[in-house]
Amino acid sequence: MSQLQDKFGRRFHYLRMSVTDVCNFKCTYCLPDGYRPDGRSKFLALSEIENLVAAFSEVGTQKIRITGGEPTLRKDFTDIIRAVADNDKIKTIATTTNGYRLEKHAKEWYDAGLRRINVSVDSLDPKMFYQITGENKFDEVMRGIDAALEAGFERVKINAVLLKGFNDKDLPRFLHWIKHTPIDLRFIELMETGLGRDYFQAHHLAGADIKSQLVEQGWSYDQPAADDGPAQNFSHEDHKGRIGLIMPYEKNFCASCNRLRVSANGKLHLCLFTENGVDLRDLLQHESQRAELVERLHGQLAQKSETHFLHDGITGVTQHLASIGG
Ligand SMILES: Nc1nc2c(ncn2[C@@H]2O[C@H](COP(=O)(O)OP(=O)(O)OP(=O)(O)O)[C@@H](O)[C@H]2O)c(=O)[nH]1
Ligand SMILES: C[S@@+](CC[C@H](N)C(=O)[O-])C[C@H]1O[C@@H](n2cnc3c(N)ncnc32)[C@H](O)[C@@H]1O
Ligand code: SF4
Ligand code: SF4
Repeated sequence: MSQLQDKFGRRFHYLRMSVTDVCNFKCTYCLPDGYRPDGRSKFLALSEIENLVAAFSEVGTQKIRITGGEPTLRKDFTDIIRAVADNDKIKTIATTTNGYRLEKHAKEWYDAGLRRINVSVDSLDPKMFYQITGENKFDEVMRGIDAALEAGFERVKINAVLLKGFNDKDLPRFLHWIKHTPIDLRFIELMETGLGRDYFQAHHLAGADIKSQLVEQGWSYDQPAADDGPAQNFSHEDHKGRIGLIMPYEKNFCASCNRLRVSANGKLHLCLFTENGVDLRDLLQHESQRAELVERLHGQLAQKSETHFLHDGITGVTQHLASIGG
């Protein structure tokens, strides 16, 4: 079967697969009151994940990012990595994590086949880290990042959501860190979710401000590789690390969209901000359903919109990004 493509000519070879909604952190921009179980959710089982990965690999998916909630809270997280790694059409296996289990498990996950890891660190000031995440785990997370660098991951990226009134004074500290540390540090603009307009308006900070500061300080823009995500990347000869800016409110942000999402309960989301997920779970029960599943994926792609509607305040079904994996 051919590669998944939409009517705007975009190809989708990257799947963000959420494996749980549960999280142990309480990031103010995501789950300020912590995770609230709804009593109904049953997250995809390993066999369903295997069937999902097999179908996506038949329609051109080469990269899978395991996400959540906090994906590493799944007791079978290492088995999930192994199941994805067993499919040899998948060239890159990545995860995005809050990093709290990284120190103990980095090597085990690497050995299971994980090759790229993105860790969320919203501030390098332990007190501010606590204020933003609701967890006093800064030192643990930083030790986890060291363990990931030692374990030999191809890429270690750090995500920090830009938050006016919280981490907006942290740029010099972050720059100092990546002078000698070979990581990709990405600043993500806060996106409005079901948390509401007030929080967004109080804390949204445009990445463009950081971009001009970087350019003034001699950072240069790196041309993106064909399969790069939406971050604009910058490098500097005096720094081992790079900086990426994810600015979803910028014009043309969605032109390079190359990713699809499946939620932890098996719903396909054509965009981070779609109104509805499309259930795939009925077709994840047996290998023999693969052709039908592939057909459903192709049928859905025809309906993907050109861009999100965040500028109009339309945030879709996504109450918070933990419910779909960011
Ligand atoms: N609006 C929008 N935001 C995105 C998209 N992809 C990533 N982001 C934002 O960037 C955050 C970090 O993404 P990561 O999970 O680190 O993955 P990534 O940016 O795809 O990383 P790479 O695969 O390393 O390029 C997500 O949680 C979102 O907040 C996208 O397609 N649309
Ligand atoms: C939803 S989390 C899931 C993975 C993991 N728990 C973590 O925090 O890395 C994925 C990413 O989404 C980002 N994120 C969550 N809510 C966001 C929002 N409203 N705007 C921008 N990024 C957000 C987080 O900072 C994190 O880097
Ligand atoms: S951003 Fe990640 S770590 Fe923070 S509350 Fe959301 S899911 Fe949890
Ligand atoms: S907002 Fe939607 S369309 Fe735009 S890049 Fe993200 S997932 Fe793709």
